[in-house]
Amino acid sequence: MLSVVPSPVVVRAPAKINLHLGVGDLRPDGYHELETVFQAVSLTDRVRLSPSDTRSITVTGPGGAADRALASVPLDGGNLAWKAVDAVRDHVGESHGEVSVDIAKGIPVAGGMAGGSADAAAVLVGLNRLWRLDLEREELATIAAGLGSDVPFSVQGGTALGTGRGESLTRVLSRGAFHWVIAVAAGELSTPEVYRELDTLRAAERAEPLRRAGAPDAVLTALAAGDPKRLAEALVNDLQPAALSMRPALRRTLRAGVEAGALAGIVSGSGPTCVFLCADDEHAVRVAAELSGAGVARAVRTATGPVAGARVVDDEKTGAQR
Ligand SMILES: C[C@@](CO)(OP(=O)(O)O)[C@H](O)COP(=O)(O)OP(=O)(O)OC[C@H]1O[C@@H](n2ccc(N)nc2=O)[C@H](O)[C@@H]1O
Ligand SMILES: Nc1ncnc2c1ncn2[C@@H]1O[C@H](COP(=O)(O)OP(=O)(O)O)[C@@H](O)[C@H]1O
Repeated sequence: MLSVVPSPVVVRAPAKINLHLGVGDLRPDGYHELETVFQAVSLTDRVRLSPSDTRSITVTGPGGAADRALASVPLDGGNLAWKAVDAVRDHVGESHGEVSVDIAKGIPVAGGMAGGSADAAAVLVGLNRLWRLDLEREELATIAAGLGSDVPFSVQGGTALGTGRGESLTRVLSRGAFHWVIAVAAGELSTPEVYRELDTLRAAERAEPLRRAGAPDAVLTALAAGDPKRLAEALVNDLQPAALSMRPALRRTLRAGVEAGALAGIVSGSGPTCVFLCADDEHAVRVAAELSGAGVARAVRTATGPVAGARVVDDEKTGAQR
């Protein structure tokens, strides 16, 4: 029998939108207790893992070298994909050699859509295939939670309720497809800074009370019914006032999306990406065109959700040699 030379594995991993993001109090471990409903959407990163003598990471994206956010992504141990390789190796307790990780970004960097988490999830799923580890879903979820609060959802995809710091997931019934317009902002917002800003705003709350999201029942009902109008009314993000406080220009983006005819607009997670729910595909294309013309975003895209989590899409095209 001839030996098998492992060929590269390619994984696609999705961005997420928080349809409901209820933020509780700051916990002693520095995280906030969350009640959130995640939806994975069809904006994806593509991660290629190739066996190699040394570890390397490359990151490319539609904006090319001129994209400052892309240029800010670390290419060493600071990259979540690099940490994910280490985490898998620690978990299995043996070296399977090194890998080159080539990331093609479709998800805005530091945009509140879990792009780094998507890449980490892609590495977990991809190494499971490349190194023939046969790790169970639960094992992948445990490794994922150690890498970041959003990583388990990036592995799982679909629609899910996230509790704890966001890592504890329960699948949610969702009917049909929802259509989104995504306004990618220039610049980034740091997730820990946005959480800190929310704590600051809440500490001064007596002056101007902040609404709290409460239970996600309205979002869950709208999802089960597959009803975009009801979902639009139910969208809520406790981090939005903090993101708007740090980036007041996002108010204009949100207004422009609604003026362009979207059912509703919301800041995605910690921002600064803003997302707009539309009635159907055609409506989303119209809203996207109008929003592009309004000049309030660096780029405007359309996406649908829910979609699958991180999945191997191609490990055969390059031809495994037998
Ligand atoms: C806000 C959310 C909403 O889904 O996503 P993004 O908008 O960043 O994509 C998440 O809570 C981000 O999750 P993730 O980006 O994985 O965060 P982590 O690496 O686990 O944590 C980064 C930092 O964010 C803060 N953090 C994160 C999660 C949480 N439940 N409470 C927090 O206070 C903490 O300061 C923590 O040190
Ligand atoms: N693979 C990666 N892709 C994107 N950002 C990464 C990655 N690894 C580390 N980072 C860093 O993580 C930070 C958050 O990025 P990202 O996950 O895209 O945003 P968010 O947490 O808002 O969803 C960025 O400042 C970025 O430099």
